[in-house]
Amino acid sequence: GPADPGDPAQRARSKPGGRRRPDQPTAELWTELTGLVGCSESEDGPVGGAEGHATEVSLEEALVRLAEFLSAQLGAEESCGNPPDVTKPGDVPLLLTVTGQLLALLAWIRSPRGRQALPQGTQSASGVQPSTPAGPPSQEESPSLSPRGETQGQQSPQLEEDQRAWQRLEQLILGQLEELKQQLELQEEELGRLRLGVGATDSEKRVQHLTLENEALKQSLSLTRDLLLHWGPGLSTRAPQDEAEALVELQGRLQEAQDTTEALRVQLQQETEQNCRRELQQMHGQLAGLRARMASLRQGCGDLRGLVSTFTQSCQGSLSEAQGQVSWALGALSARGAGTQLPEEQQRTPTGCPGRLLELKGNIRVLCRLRPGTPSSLVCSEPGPGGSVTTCYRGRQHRFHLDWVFPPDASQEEVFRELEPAVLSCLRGYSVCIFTYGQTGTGKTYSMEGPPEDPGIAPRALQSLFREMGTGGQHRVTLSMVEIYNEAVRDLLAPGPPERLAVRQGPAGQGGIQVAGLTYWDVPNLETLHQMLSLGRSNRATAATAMNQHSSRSHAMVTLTLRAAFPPRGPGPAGTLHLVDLAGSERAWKAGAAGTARGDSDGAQRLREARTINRSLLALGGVMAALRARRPHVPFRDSQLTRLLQPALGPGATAVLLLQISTRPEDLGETVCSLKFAERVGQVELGPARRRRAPRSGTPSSLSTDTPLTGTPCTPTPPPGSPPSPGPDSGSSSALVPPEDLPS
Ligand SMILES: Nc1ncnc2c1ncn2[C@@H]1O[C@H](COP(=O)(O)OP(=O)(O)OP(=O)(O)O)[C@@H](O)[C@H]1O
Repeated sequence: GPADPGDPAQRARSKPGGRRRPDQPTAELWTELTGLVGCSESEDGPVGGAEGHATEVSLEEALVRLAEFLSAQLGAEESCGNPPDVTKPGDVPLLLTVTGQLLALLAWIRSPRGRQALPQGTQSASGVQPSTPAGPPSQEESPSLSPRGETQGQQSPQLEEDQRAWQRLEQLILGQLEELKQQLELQEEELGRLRLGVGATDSEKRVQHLTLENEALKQSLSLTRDLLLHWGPGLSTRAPQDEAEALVELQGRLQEAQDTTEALRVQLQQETEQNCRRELQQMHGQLAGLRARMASLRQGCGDLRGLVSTFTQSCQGSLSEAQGQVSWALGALSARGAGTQLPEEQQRTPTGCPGRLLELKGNIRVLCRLRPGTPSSLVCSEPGPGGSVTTCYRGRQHRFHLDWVFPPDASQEEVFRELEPAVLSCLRGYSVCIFTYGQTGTGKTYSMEGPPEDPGIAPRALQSLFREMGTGGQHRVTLSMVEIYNEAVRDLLAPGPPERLAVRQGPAGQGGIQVAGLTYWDVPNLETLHQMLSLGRSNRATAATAMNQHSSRSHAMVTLTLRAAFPPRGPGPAGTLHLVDLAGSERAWKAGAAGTARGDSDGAQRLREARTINRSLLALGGVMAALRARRPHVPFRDSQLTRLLQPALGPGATAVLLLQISTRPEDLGETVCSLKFAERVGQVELGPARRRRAPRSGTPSSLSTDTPLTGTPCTPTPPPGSPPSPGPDSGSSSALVPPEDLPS
């Protein structure tokens, strides 16, 4: 602070009655000052009673305290590292100027003139007179105060002079107040600039600093205002009310500035938080995207691995097959050259005659059978090979071309005759899949199973196979049977009630699908085979629907594995025959609408079944579309049906789709849907058909790579005529296609 040796404030501090301690904090001084103002406003003299508030304070003492407070403020400012350069007039701080003027006023009050001018009561309530003044006021404008209430006529020249001095002082203080206002405005501007500035931390510091400055200015202004309000009215000839209003307005502005500062601080904090939150959200989004990408890459990697494995196996199979054919051709040529006759078994090509067609064609064949019923002009057919079905639906005609069309009056035998070559190719190591597809009630089960008096494809196929194999026991036949009901795979040949089985992807590199716990049986003869099939059929879930009293509510899959037991040159290749009776592809609303309308639980169950069936058939359509478009990824995993059909639809397999359609006008929509599906399937190519590889001797029990439905040991063959019973290994792990080196 201003360390003037003649400083009246300093003298006041050293005064015995002075209350100022050297270490007294500014806050306490402020409290004291506020108290003094309150006391001074009591015009009735001392207020008896309460300590510290009862004493009437003189103007002199009030000024001393004010000077002390302002000095302390100045000291605080200097200690903040902003010492004022008092040599430059423009740099002298306002607070210093105000303090100086107050000290001058104090000095004047203590002068004889001042004591004479002021009434006794305002100088010192305690009666202690101030010490000898240091001298006359150093500044010209030191006022001569008139006592309040003194008449104009008593000391007229002196009074006029005093009033002029007061006016000057008042002008000065008002000017300083104006400067304070300007400073506040400057601060507001700086706050505005800060709002746009960068660097939240620096801005926050600056805001804090300005808040402190504002607080000090507010205190200073409030004090000056109080003094003016208290002492001014009697001394000033100008309207004091205006000044008070100006001060109040100033205080209001200060308050506004404070509010702005606070709002700025809050805004800064909110902006920072929002930015952080936004960045966090962005990072979360990026992380989720990366995770999804990782998952898809992982899946793609798995698919690629499967494709590579399948491709390698396919190449190896084709190579070995080509080798066999070349060596056969060379042998035939050399024999012809030498004029000798080849042994009978070597006269046939290694692949056999019926298989040749399949091998060369190598894609899915689509046959269509029309259900008997009232003929309709809306569905016409051109039966026979390369036949077609023409529909007239919603005023538009559409012709569907198929590999073979069976008219409504076609017999079971006629149908099977077209399928027999494919069935028999299993004996030469081919993988063949025959599945029936169509709307419910169109005769899928009829075609696949048929009534006992007129058997369908399955019984005829088995009969044909056993007839071809003869009775010499040269082939080992293994059977498994599953159904997919509401997306659950169930073992239809398990000794107990049908169990739910888990379908898994095979180990990496091996490809294929594994069905853990599946039961399979060695079948020695046709009679046992029929027994087992009827057992499986009875286990299959059937229920009455509005459309078909004996509708199958599940997909059924019979798998027969045929392996030459004692071929002339080591173990022969294993062929596989899959016979799949798909559940009806009726529209869900048709099948379950009646039950749902009734609101009974049975109807709801039918509706759920219909939905599951439709979903799995949709997945089958997706697989076919992917195969047709030769997409690298085929969505076999979309349903249990497509998972189990994966080996039957893989490269090297032969598939025959028997489409069942109705000619009834009310079924026309479904008929068109089914025909469209069949048309698309007909364009699918699975790759050239080939025989399965014979197992290498000495290798452990392994699964055929062509039919990767895997499992473990076969159950013992049940004696003919007795119901099949599970073997010791049943239930642990078995397969649709059993291992190749099992003991018979
Ligand atoms: N070609 C046909 N000759 C004689 N009867 C037939 C023929 N096709 C179907 N039927 C009869 O139609 C009815 C329904 O046939 P089937 O049960 O085979 O239909 P589905 O398509 O298997 O039905 P779902 O999908 O509900 O199982 C049966 O009574 C069956 O005997």
